[in-house]
Amino acid sequence: MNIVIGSQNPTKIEAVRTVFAFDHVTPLDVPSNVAPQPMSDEETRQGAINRAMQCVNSEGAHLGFGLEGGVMEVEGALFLCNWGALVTKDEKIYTASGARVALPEEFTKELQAGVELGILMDTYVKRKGISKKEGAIGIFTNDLVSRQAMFTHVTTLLRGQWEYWSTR
Ligand SMILES: O=P(O)(O)OP(=O)(O)OP(=O)(O)OC[C@H]1O[C@@H](n2cnc3c(O)ncnc32)[C@H](O)[C@@H]1O
Repeated sequence: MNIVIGSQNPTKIEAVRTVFAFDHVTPLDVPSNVAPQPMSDEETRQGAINRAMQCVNSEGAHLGFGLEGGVMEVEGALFLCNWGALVTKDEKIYTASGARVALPEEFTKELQAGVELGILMDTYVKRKGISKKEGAIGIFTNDLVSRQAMFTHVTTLLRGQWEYWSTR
């Protein structure tokens, strides 16, 4: 089976490769067609769907995947959120979200002004490319849950739903 994942981010590609270890997984750089920094569950989920839809419509694809990072608000506090989408050739859409953790209060103003979380994280830990490594979730869980592990869980949730509903 040919699976296309709409990202060049290694944490996302490796998550899909882990869950579909016996399939052919190809990365494809596609736009999310939402804001660079999604600010709600709805927008983040839509970004994942947009990416997966473009992937499944690429040549030779059997399944398309989109994994999207964003932030969302609960009672005034901003949380990291992540959504995934699996889209089939006949355009059935499955979605699932990942674990969420609170972001530091000091991020709120800049995120609301449109600064991307990736930039804030790199400044916060004084290191480049956090979003391609352990991610914000890795930093704020003291390295107990990495971004790749979180996306692996999301991809597992997608695979499980697709397997369940496609046999019914
Ligand atoms: O290459 P793509 O697939 O676009 O991956 P990305 O990590 O750059 O982009 P996302 O769409 O997943 O996330 C939107 C923004 O939020 C940032 N972001 C999301 N989750 C993050 C995390 O866990 N750690 C650091 N930055 C994160 C990310 O760097 C982007 O600036």
